[in-house]
Amino acid sequence: MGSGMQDIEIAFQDQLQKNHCFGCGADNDQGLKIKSYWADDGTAVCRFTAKPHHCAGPTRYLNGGIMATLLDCHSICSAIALAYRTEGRAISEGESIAFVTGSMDIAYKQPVPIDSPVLLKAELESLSPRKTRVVCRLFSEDNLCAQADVLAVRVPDNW
Ligand SMILES: CCCCCCCC/C=C\CCCCCCCC(=O)SCCNC(=O)CCNC(=O)[C@H](O)C(C)(C)COP(=O)(O)OP(=O)(O)OC[C@H]1O[C@@H](n2cnc3c(N)ncnc32)[C@H](O)[C@@H]1OP(=O)(O)O
Repeated sequence: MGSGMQDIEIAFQDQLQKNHCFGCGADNDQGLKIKSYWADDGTAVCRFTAKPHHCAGPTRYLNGGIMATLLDCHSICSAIALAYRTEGRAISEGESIAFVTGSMDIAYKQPVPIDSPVLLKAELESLSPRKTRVVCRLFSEDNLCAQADVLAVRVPDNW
């Protein structure tokens, strides 16, 4: 990516309003504050660096619940971003679009070293106006460590 001003992208979460979610809310000061972006290949990506207190039993590994939150929140925010894009709108332009997690299956394949950044990569498939399937992979240093299959369900914005 170039370095000109026009190339600076704003994260999905920084375009969503009044989101207090622990994982993805820009409005939660104690949250993880993940940041998600479109990649050139049509997937959505998020990079996250854990804090020491996000550890599992052994302090060298990332906690599985934190991993689930990362997979969940990146997937749902990406489903919201896709819905705006499909409707030809910028995120938060016009009536607000909200999705929540209907279901999520996770395979934990390898432990995640806590002191390396992780990369999340989401592939999206719109199944119907209300349902989006997301396959989200979590990598640490190019190793696939976890994979989630998420059903994102559209809800009214007063959910
Ligand atoms: C967030 C919105 C608030 C607005 C805020 C403003 C802006 C903020 C911006 C951005 C927010 C980003 C926030 C990210 C959050 C991160 C992710 C979370 O942690 S979310 C919390 C955990 N999830 C729940 O607590 C869901 C609890 N469940 C429910 O509320 C309902 O069960 C819900 C909405 C999922 C579905 O209920 P129904 O009654 O509305 O709709 P039915 O007709 O049952 O389902 C619709 C379709 O989805 C399928 N479906 C629903 N649940 C399913 C499931 N578990 N498995 C498979 N299919 C399911 C159904 O079969 C149906 O499919 P067919 O249309 O018939 O083809």
